[in-house]
Amino acid sequence: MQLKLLDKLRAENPVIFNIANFVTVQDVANAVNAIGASPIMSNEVAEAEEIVRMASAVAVNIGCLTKQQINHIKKVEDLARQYNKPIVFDPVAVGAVEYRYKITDKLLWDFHTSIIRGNIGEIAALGGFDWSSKGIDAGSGSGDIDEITAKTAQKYRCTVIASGPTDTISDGKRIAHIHNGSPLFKTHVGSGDMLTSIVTAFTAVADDPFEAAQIGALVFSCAGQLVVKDHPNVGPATFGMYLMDYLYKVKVADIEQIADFD
Ligand SMILES: Nc1ncnc2c1ncn2[C@@H]1O[C@H](COP(=O)(O)OP(=O)(O)OP(=O)(O)O)[C@@H](O)[C@H]1O
Ligand SMILES: Cc1ncsc1CCO
Ligand SMILES: [Mg+2]
Repeated sequence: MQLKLLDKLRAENPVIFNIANFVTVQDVANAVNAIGASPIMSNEVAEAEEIVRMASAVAVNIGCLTKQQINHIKKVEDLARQYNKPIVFDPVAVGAVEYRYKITDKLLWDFHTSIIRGNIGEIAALGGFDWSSKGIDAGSGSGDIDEITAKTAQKYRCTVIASGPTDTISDGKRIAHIHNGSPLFKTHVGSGDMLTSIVTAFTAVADDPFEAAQIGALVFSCAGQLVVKDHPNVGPATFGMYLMDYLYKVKVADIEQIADFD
Protein backbone atom coordinates (compact mmCIF):
# COMPACT_ATOMS: atom_id res chain seq x y z
CA MET A 1 0.00 0.00 0.00
CA GLN A 2 1.34 3.43 -0.99
CA LEU A 3 0.79 5.34 2.25
CA LYS A 4 2.81 8.27 0.87
CA LEU A 5 -0.25 9.07 -1.25
CA LEU A 6 -1.65 10.80 1.84
CA ASP A 7 1.22 13.31 1.76
CA LYS A 8 0.80 13.69 -2.00
CA LEU A 9 -2.91 14.42 -1.56
CA ARG A 10 -2.17 17.12 1.01
CA ALA A 11 0.55 18.66 -1.17
CA GLU A 12 -1.63 18.76 -4.28
CA ASN A 13 -4.95 19.69 -2.60
CA PRO A 14 -7.09 18.60 -5.58
CA VAL A 15 -10.58 20.03 -6.14
CA ILE A 16 -13.24 17.34 -5.63
CA PHE A 17 -16.72 17.88 -7.13
CA ASN A 18 -19.44 16.32 -4.98
CA ILE A 19 -23.06 15.74 -5.89
CA ALA A 20 -24.02 15.22 -2.26
CA ASN A 21 -27.19 14.46 -0.32
CA PHE A 22 -28.76 17.13 1.90
CA VAL A 23 -28.47 14.96 5.04
CA THR A 24 -24.68 14.73 5.18
CA VAL A 25 -23.43 17.44 2.83
CA GLN A 26 -21.59 19.40 5.54
CA ASP A 27 -19.90 16.31 6.96
CA VAL A 28 -18.74 15.36 3.47
CA ALA A 29 -17.38 18.84 2.71
CA ASN A 30 -15.55 18.97 6.03
CA ALA A 31 -14.14 15.45 5.71
CA VAL A 32 -12.76 16.14 2.21
CA ASN A 33 -11.32 19.42 3.42
CA ALA A 34 -9.83 17.92 6.59
CA ILE A 35 -8.02 15.12 4.77
CA GLY A 36 -6.36 17.69 2.51
CA ALA A 37 -8.45 18.04 -0.65
CA SER A 38 -10.70 20.92 -1.70
CA PRO A 39 -14.44 20.13 -1.83
CA ILE A 40 -16.99 21.84 -4.05
CA MET A 41 -20.68 20.96 -4.04
CA SER A 42 -23.08 21.88 -6.83
CA ASN A 43 -26.66 21.13 -7.93
CA GLU A 44 -26.82 23.35 -11.01
CA VAL A 45 -26.54 22.02 -14.57
CA ALA A 46 -25.57 25.46 -15.94
CA GLU A 47 -22.27 25.44 -14.02
CA ALA A 48 -21.51 21.73 -14.45
CA GLU A 49 -18.92 22.15 -17.19
CA GLU A 50 -16.89 24.77 -15.35
CA ILE A 51 -16.84 22.69 -12.18
CA VAL A 52 -15.99 19.38 -13.87
CA ARG A 53 -13.10 21.11 -15.65
CA MET A 54 -11.63 22.52 -12.43
CA ALA A 55 -12.13 19.30 -10.46
CA SER A 56 -9.77 16.33 -10.40
CA ALA A 57 -12.56 13.82 -9.73
CA VAL A 58 -16.32 13.59 -9.16
CA ALA A 59 -18.27 11.90 -6.33
CA VAL A 60 -21.90 11.09 -7.10
CA ASN A 61 -24.10 10.34 -4.07
CA ILE A 62 -27.76 9.50 -4.70
CA GLY A 63 -28.89 9.74 -1.05
CA CYS A 64 -31.66 12.29 -1.74
CA LEU A 65 -32.43 11.68 -5.39
CA THR A 66 -34.83 13.85 -7.44
CA LYS A 67 -35.67 13.79 -11.17
CA GLN A 68 -33.89 17.12 -11.55
CA GLN A 69 -30.83 15.63 -9.89
CA ILE A 70 -30.85 12.62 -12.19
CA ASN A 71 -30.55 15.02 -15.15
CA HIS A 72 -27.75 16.82 -13.37
CA ILE A 73 -25.92 13.54 -12.70
CA LYS A 74 -26.20 12.54 -16.39
CA LYS A 75 -24.79 15.89 -17.51
CA VAL A 76 -21.94 15.76 -14.98
CA GLU A 77 -21.07 12.13 -15.81
CA ASP A 78 -21.06 12.95 -19.52
CA LEU A 79 -18.71 15.88 -18.87
CA ALA A 80 -16.51 13.70 -16.65
CA ARG A 81 -16.12 11.29 -19.57
CA GLN A 82 -15.34 14.18 -21.94
CA TYR A 83 -12.70 15.66 -19.61
CA ASN A 84 -11.38 12.31 -18.41
CA LYS A 85 -12.22 12.79 -14.73
CA PRO A 86 -12.82 9.69 -12.58
CA ILE A 87 -16.30 9.12 -11.14
CA VAL A 88 -16.89 7.50 -7.75
CA PHE A 89 -20.49 6.44 -7.12
CA ASP A 90 -22.30 6.00 -3.77
CA PRO A 91 -25.48 3.94 -4.40
CA VAL A 92 -27.27 4.92 -1.17
CA ALA A 93 -30.13 2.50 -0.36
CA VAL A 94 -30.24 0.74 -3.77
CA GLY A 95 -30.80 -2.49 -1.85
CA ALA A 96 -33.96 -1.14 -0.26
CA VAL A 97 -35.48 1.18 -2.88
CA GLU A 98 -36.20 -0.36 -6.29
CA TYR A 99 -36.45 3.06 -7.97
CA ARG A 100 -32.90 3.90 -6.92
CA TYR A 101 -31.66 0.50 -8.09
CA LYS A 102 -33.11 1.05 -11.59
CA ILE A 103 -31.70 4.57 -11.94
CA THR A 104 -28.28 3.50 -10.62
CA ASP A 105 -28.03 0.37 -12.76
CA LYS A 106 -28.70 2.45 -15.89
CA LEU A 107 -26.20 5.15 -14.91
CA LEU A 108 -23.55 2.49 -14.25
CA TRP A 109 -24.12 0.97 -17.71
CA ASP A 110 -24.27 4.30 -19.53
CA PHE A 111 -21.22 5.98 -17.95
CA HIS A 112 -17.93 4.47 -16.91
CA THR A 113 -17.58 4.61 -13.13
CA SER A 114 -14.12 4.12 -11.61
CA ILE A 115 -15.27 3.07 -8.14
CA ILE A 116 -18.57 2.09 -6.54
CA ARG A 117 -18.52 2.45 -2.74
CA GLY A 118 -21.45 1.09 -0.79
CA ASN A 119 -22.29 -1.06 2.19
CA ILE A 120 -22.71 -4.79 1.55
CA GLY A 121 -26.52 -4.51 1.18
CA GLU A 122 -26.05 -1.97 -1.62
CA ILE A 123 -23.25 -3.87 -3.34
CA ALA A 124 -25.17 -7.18 -3.17
CA ALA A 125 -28.23 -5.53 -4.75
CA LEU A 126 -26.16 -4.15 -7.64
CA GLY A 127 -24.50 -7.53 -8.17
CA GLY A 128 -27.86 -9.33 -8.18
CA PHE A 129 -27.18 -11.26 -4.96
CA ASP A 130 -29.70 -12.15 -2.30
CA TRP A 131 -29.39 -9.82 0.71
CA SER A 132 -31.85 -8.18 3.07
CA SER A 133 -30.99 -4.45 3.06
CA LYS A 134 -32.59 -2.07 5.55
CA GLY A 135 -33.03 1.53 4.36
CA ILE A 136 -29.61 3.17 4.14
CA ASP A 137 -28.11 0.37 6.26
CA ALA A 138 -26.44 -2.84 5.16
CA GLY A 139 -29.10 -5.11 6.72
CA SER A 140 -28.38 -8.82 6.88
CA GLY A 141 -27.45 -11.66 4.60
CA SER A 142 -25.34 -14.76 4.44
CA GLY A 143 -23.59 -14.45 1.08
CA ASP A 144 -19.83 -14.57 0.59
CA ILE A 145 -18.71 -10.92 0.72
CA ASP A 146 -15.55 -11.53 -1.35
CA GLU A 147 -17.59 -13.16 -4.10
CA ILE A 148 -20.30 -10.47 -4.05
CA THR A 149 -17.70 -7.68 -4.25
CA ALA A 150 -15.66 -9.29 -7.03
CA LYS A 151 -18.69 -10.25 -9.15
CA THR A 152 -20.20 -6.77 -8.83
CA ALA A 153 -16.88 -5.27 -9.92
CA GLN A 154 -16.85 -7.62 -12.94
CA LYS A 155 -20.44 -6.74 -13.82
CA TYR A 156 -19.79 -3.00 -14.01
CA ARG A 157 -16.08 -3.26 -14.98
CA CYS A 158 -14.90 -1.08 -12.13
CA THR A 159 -13.49 -1.22 -8.62
CA VAL A 160 -15.97 -1.93 -5.81
CA ILE A 161 -15.67 -1.19 -2.09
CA ALA A 162 -18.12 -3.08 0.12
CA SER A 163 -17.64 -1.27 3.44
CA GLY A 164 -18.46 -2.60 6.88
CA PRO A 165 -16.56 -4.05 9.87
CA THR A 166 -14.07 -5.16 7.20
CA ASP A 167 -13.89 -3.15 3.98
CA THR A 168 -13.69 -5.54 1.03
CA ILE A 169 -12.26 -4.11 -2.20
CA SER A 170 -12.08 -5.72 -5.63
CA ASP A 171 -11.44 -4.73 -9.22
CA GLY A 172 -12.88 -8.04 -10.40
CA LYS A 173 -9.47 -9.79 -10.31
CA ARG A 174 -7.66 -8.63 -7.20
CA ILE A 175 -9.17 -8.56 -3.72
CA ALA A 176 -8.10 -6.58 -0.64
CA HIS A 177 -9.42 -6.21 2.89
CA ILE A 178 -9.07 -3.36 5.38
CA HIS A 179 -9.67 -4.58 8.93
CA ASN A 180 -9.25 -1.24 10.72
CA GLY A 181 -12.15 0.89 11.95
CA SER A 182 -14.53 1.09 14.88
CA PRO A 183 -18.19 0.18 15.49
CA LEU A 184 -18.66 3.89 16.32
CA PHE A 185 -18.69 4.62 12.57
CA LYS A 186 -22.14 3.04 12.40
CA THR A 187 -23.51 5.43 15.01
CA HIS A 188 -22.68 8.46 12.88
CA VAL A 189 -24.94 8.81 9.80
CA GLY A 190 -22.85 9.75 6.80
CA SER A 191 -19.71 7.77 7.62
CA GLY A 192 -20.15 5.99 4.30
CA ASP A 193 -20.75 9.25 2.43
CA MET A 194 -17.53 10.70 3.88
CA LEU A 195 -15.63 7.55 2.90
CA THR A 196 -16.93 7.79 -0.68
CA SER A 197 -15.73 11.37 -1.12
CA ILE A 198 -12.39 10.71 0.57
CA VAL A 199 -11.81 7.79 -1.80
CA THR A 200 -12.73 10.17 -4.64
CA ALA A 201 -10.02 12.54 -3.43
CA PHE A 202 -7.45 9.73 -3.57
CA THR A 203 -8.31 8.97 -7.21
CA ALA A 204 -6.69 12.34 -7.96
CA VAL A 205 -3.27 11.14 -6.74
CA ALA A 206 -3.29 7.34 -7.14
CA ASP A 207 -2.19 5.46 -10.25
CA ASP A 208 -5.34 3.36 -10.46
CA PRO A 209 -8.80 3.12 -8.83
CA PHE A 210 -7.98 -0.09 -6.93
CA GLU A 211 -5.09 1.69 -5.22
CA ALA A 212 -7.21 4.80 -4.51
CA ALA A 213 -9.92 2.62 -2.98
CA GLN A 214 -7.47 0.84 -0.67
CA ILE A 215 -5.63 3.92 0.57
CA GLY A 216 -8.88 5.91 1.00
CA ALA A 217 -10.52 3.15 3.01
CA LEU A 218 -7.39 2.56 5.11
CA VAL A 219 -6.84 6.22 6.00
CA PHE A 220 -10.52 6.76 6.87
CA SER A 221 -10.81 3.60 8.97
CA CYS A 222 -7.55 4.29 10.80
CA ALA A 223 -8.56 7.90 11.57
CA GLY A 224 -11.73 6.58 13.26
CA GLN A 225 -9.85 3.85 15.10
CA LEU A 226 -7.36 6.41 16.45
CA VAL A 227 -10.23 8.61 17.70
CA VAL A 228 -11.53 5.74 19.83
CA LYS A 229 -8.05 4.73 21.01
CA ASP A 230 -7.32 8.27 22.28
CA HIS A 231 -10.90 9.07 23.45
CA PRO A 232 -12.50 5.80 24.59
CA ASN A 233 -15.68 7.51 25.87
CA VAL A 234 -16.78 9.09 22.59
CA GLY A 235 -20.42 8.71 21.48
CA PRO A 236 -22.10 9.35 18.12
CA ALA A 237 -21.72 13.16 18.28
CA THR A 238 -18.23 13.41 19.72
CA PHE A 239 -16.98 10.60 17.48
CA GLY A 240 -18.06 12.63 14.44
CA MET A 241 -16.42 15.75 15.84
CA TYR A 242 -13.12 14.07 16.67
CA LEU A 243 -13.15 12.24 13.33
CA MET A 244 -12.73 15.59 11.53
CA ASP A 245 -9.78 16.45 13.80
CA TYR A 246 -8.12 13.10 13.17
CA LEU A 247 -8.68 13.23 9.39
CA TYR A 248 -6.83 16.55 9.56
CA LYS A 249 -3.95 15.51 11.79
CA VAL A 250 -3.39 11.82 11.06
CA LYS A 251 0.12 11.15 9.71
CA VAL A 252 1.50 8.33 7.58
CA ALA A 253 3.52 7.13 10.61
CA ASP A 254 0.35 6.90 12.77
CA ILE A 255 -1.35 4.77 10.13
CA GLU A 256 1.71 2.54 9.70
CA GLN A 257 1.53 1.63 13.39
CA ILE A 258 -2.04 0.29 13.28
CA ALA A 259 -2.67 -0.60 9.63
CA ASP A 260 -4.27 -4.05 9.34
CA PHE A 261 -4.93 -5.11 5.77
CA ASP A 262 -4.35 -7.94 3.34
N1 LIG B 1 -18.44 -2.51 12.88
C1 LIG B 1 -17.51 -1.76 12.25
N2 LIG B 1 -16.22 -1.86 12.61
C2 LIG B 1 -15.29 -1.13 12.01
N3 LIG B 1 -15.53 -0.21 11.04
C3 LIG B 1 -16.79 -0.07 10.62
C4 LIG B 1 -17.84 -0.84 11.19
N4 LIG B 1 -18.98 -0.49 10.56
C5 LIG B 1 -18.66 0.44 9.63
N5 LIG B 1 -17.34 0.72 9.68
C6 LIG B 1 -16.64 1.69 8.83
O1 LIG B 1 -17.54 2.77 8.64
C7 LIG B 1 -17.32 3.40 7.38
C8 LIG B 1 -18.64 3.53 6.67
O2 LIG B 1 -19.07 2.27 6.24
P1 LIG B 1 -20.59 1.80 6.27
O3 LIG B 1 -20.59 0.44 5.66
O4 LIG B 1 -21.16 1.97 7.63
O5 LIG B 1 -21.25 2.84 5.23
P2 LIG B 1 -22.77 3.22 4.98
O6 LIG B 1 -23.65 2.10 5.42
O7 LIG B 1 -22.87 3.66 3.59
O8 LIG B 1 -22.91 4.48 5.96
P3 LIG B 1 -23.88 5.77 5.84
O9 LIG B 1 -25.10 5.32 5.14
O10 LIG B 1 -24.12 6.19 7.26
O11 LIG B 1 -23.14 6.81 5.10
C9 LIG B 1 -16.28 2.53 6.66
O12 LIG B 1 -15.04 3.17 6.75
C10 LIG B 1 -16.27 1.22 7.46
O13 LIG B 1 -14.99 0.63 7.45
C1 LIG C 1 -30.32 9.20 6.31
C2 LIG C 1 -30.17 9.41 4.85
N1 LIG C 1 -31.25 9.36 4.03
C3 LIG C 1 -30.96 9.58 2.78
S1 LIG C 1 -29.30 9.84 2.51
C4 LIG C 1 -28.98 9.69 4.17
C5 LIG C 1 -27.61 9.83 4.73
C6 LIG C 1 -26.75 8.62 4.58
O1 LIG C 1 -26.35 8.42 3.29
MG1 LIG D 1 -24.36 4.84 2.71
